[in-house]
Amino acid sequence: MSVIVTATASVNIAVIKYWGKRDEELILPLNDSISATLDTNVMCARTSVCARPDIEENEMYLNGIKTSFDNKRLQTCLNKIKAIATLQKVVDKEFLSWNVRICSENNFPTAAGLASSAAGYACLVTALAKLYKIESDISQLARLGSGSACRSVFGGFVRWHAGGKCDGSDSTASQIVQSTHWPEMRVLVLVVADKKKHTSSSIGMKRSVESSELLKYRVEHCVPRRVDEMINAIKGKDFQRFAELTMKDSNQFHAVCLDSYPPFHYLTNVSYKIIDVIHKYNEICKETRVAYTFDAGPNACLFLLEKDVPEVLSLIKYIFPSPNTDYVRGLDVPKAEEENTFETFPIQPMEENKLQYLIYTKVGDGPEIHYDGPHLLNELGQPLNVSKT
Ligand SMILES: Nc1ncnc2c1ncn2[C@@H]1O[C@H](COP(=O)(O)OP(=O)(O)OP(=O)(O)O)[C@@H](O)[C@H]1O
Ligand SMILES: C[C@@](O)(CCOP(=O)(O)OP(=O)(O)O)CC(=O)O
Repeated sequence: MSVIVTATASVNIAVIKYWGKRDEELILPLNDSISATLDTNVMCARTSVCARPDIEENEMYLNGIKTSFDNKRLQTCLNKIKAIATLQKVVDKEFLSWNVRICSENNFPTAAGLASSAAGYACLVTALAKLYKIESDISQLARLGSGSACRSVFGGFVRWHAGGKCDGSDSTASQIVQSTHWPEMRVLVLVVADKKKHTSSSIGMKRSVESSELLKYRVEHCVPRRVDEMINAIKGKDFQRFAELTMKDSNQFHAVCLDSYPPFHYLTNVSYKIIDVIHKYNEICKETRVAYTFDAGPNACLFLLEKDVPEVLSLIKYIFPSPNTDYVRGLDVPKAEEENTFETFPIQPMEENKLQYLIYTKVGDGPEIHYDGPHLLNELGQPLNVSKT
């Protein structure tokens, strides 16, 4: 019998973006960022870990497939946690000398601009910290796996403080408000493509740091002001302010990508259509009811209040028709009070299948340990659900 620790953690979506590192090794950002952690019941990584004397070398299984442990970020996280456990003397030396087996699954597309690395590393360090019984800032450990992962270790709205120290000890996340603070807030993830992106976030941000003047301006002049305003908007539940800042910050991040040299871009014609539709809809409503934001990929995340979900969903279905019966996934959609028609909406629909599917979700809580499973490793530490190919 071995101890199996299983955790779940969710993705987070930045409303003030992290883009650019001041230290590549320690993954230290140039600017503070703010995100919302999404509901673990809808999108999550689940990770089981164990350490045993009969494991010949460290093993990692991701989505049912054995993957190489020759991954610097994965090794850094494990080594750092073992080093802390050694210092804290909380587990015996023999246990620390054993290799680990890690088995993780995402219930949504991996490496497709949907923040799988954030959920994945937040989940991994939560499980490993529990296995090695360490008392430490989990957020700093998750940051070593992927910068944005440090925000997924808390629920609700979260701030990642860039910090200024060279060793990164003050580059850590903290919760702004709990998930229950703004219970009406909802998120629609519009999946345009769930394939691997062409320019990874790490490569893209390195190029921006080396070449974009706009990024320098953004870091010095825009982000500090926006962070303060965003915190006030969140605490005061001021949707208008929240939405405007969210859209402006997303647009500025994508402008930085174009300002980099050579330039790169993540938005497609479908992404731009989403932007146009949301602005037109807000204009017709005479108030800002929906905000979009895009990470390093073409998929959109829409923030909106629960009361507006039926109408906005009808609009999205009108503009992006789909024959798929599972087009809308996630939480149950509230019923519309009246049938919405958009025949007079000034933007024409696109042809079918431009959006693959939508995920309807909300702001949720941080990582959880699941003592009763379900685990992804059996009691002998063998992975379950592993594909033979
Ligand atoms: N559940 C997981 N456990 C451990 N590592 C994971 C997990 N899910 C993803 N990863 C790691 O993250 C990598 C994908 O990160 P990448 O930044 O390319 O995509 P993404 O996080 O989905 O998109 P983005 O960060 O742009 O939103 C995977 O190749 C893997 O190394
Ligand atoms: C556009 C972003 O999603 C960038 C995320 O970058 P990553 O955290 O994936 O990058 P690394 O630190 O190199 O792993 C914006 C954000 O989440 O703040």
